[in-house]
Amino acid sequence: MRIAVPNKGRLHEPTVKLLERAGLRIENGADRKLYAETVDPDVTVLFARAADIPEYVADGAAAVGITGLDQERESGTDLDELVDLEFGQCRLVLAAPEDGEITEPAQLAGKTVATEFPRITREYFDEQGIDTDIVEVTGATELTPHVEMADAIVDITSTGTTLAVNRLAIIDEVLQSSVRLFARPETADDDKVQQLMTAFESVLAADDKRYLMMNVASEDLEAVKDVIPGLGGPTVMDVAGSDDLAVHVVVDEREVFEIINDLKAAGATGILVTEIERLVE
Ligand SMILES: Nc1ncnc2c1ncn2[C@@H]1O[C@H](COP(=O)(O)OP(=O)(O)OP(=O)(O)O)[C@@H](O)[C@H]1O
Ligand SMILES: O=P(O)(O)OC[C@H]1O[C@H](OP(=O)(O)OP(=O)(O)O)[C@H](O)[C@@H]1O
Ligand SMILES: [Mg+2]
Repeated sequence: MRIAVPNKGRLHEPTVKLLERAGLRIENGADRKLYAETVDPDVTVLFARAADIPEYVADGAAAVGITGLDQERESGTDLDELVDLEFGQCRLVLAAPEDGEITEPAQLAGKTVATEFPRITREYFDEQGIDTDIVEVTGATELTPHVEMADAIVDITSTGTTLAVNRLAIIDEVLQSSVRLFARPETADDDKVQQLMTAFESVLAADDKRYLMMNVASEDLEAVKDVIPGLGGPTVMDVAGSDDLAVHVVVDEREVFEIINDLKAAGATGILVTEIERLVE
């Protein structure tokens, strides 16, 4: 199976890291290489531009692809979205100069909007029956309203810094995006694709969980169990050469702070908190 992965840009690193955590470490991957093997002999990686990945998948050059929802929508391919990989979160927004008169989409009838996403922008205005000229640019979109190239833009924002620096205000949200795993509808049910989905889901499930290990005297066990809201209850084991018990449990990351205090009060000692690589439920 071939997986299409962003070759550069902000999505490259987190995608490679995710593959690694999912058990698919890339081998023999050098800078500017287009193909790489993974530790699984059945899985190879094809490096492509984030914007081209939907097309690689639609064409069958890759069985699955990892890229932003914005790119899949813009490509016009109709791929199946298998897993939201929960990074690369951003919004495509319609924005216009802060101090200008444009404050709602309808005012853009007969005006010009610049964007790197002409298809999404066209659909957005068509749906609302607003007749707008769309100018395609390939970067620095935020500049165009200040050089009379456009009256507004449709562009990506996450922190909002770029819009603020360029004195642009959001008028409307066009799309919420994040990175997803995409496949052609015909291959979405293949065994290998399903295995990949399970692997990614197990990584995501582990992200907000922590593994707690502690020692507990047997007379304190019930009190300790009372404060543990864990996944499927704690695992309790004998500790060799001691009367203590070892208690292991998986808990939500946001509960860790409070639970540790409660566990100490209940008599737990030697409490260890570790991250979890993957969690297959
Ligand atoms: N500021 C941002 N915050 C979060 N995600 C973003 C942001 N900018 C872009 N993205 C996501 O990353 C994807 C790719 O953006 P990136 O800037 O890495 O690629 P690019 O600009 O197309 O790269 P290049 O032109 O170098 O090939 C976008 O389609 C979007 O899904
Ligand atoms: O809301 P913010 O956090 O400021 O992010 C928004 C900016 O991020 C992206 O650009 P990027 O940094 O990827 O540069 P690029 O134009 O070279 O792709 C996007 O095109 C915006 O310009
Ligand atoms: Mg970019």
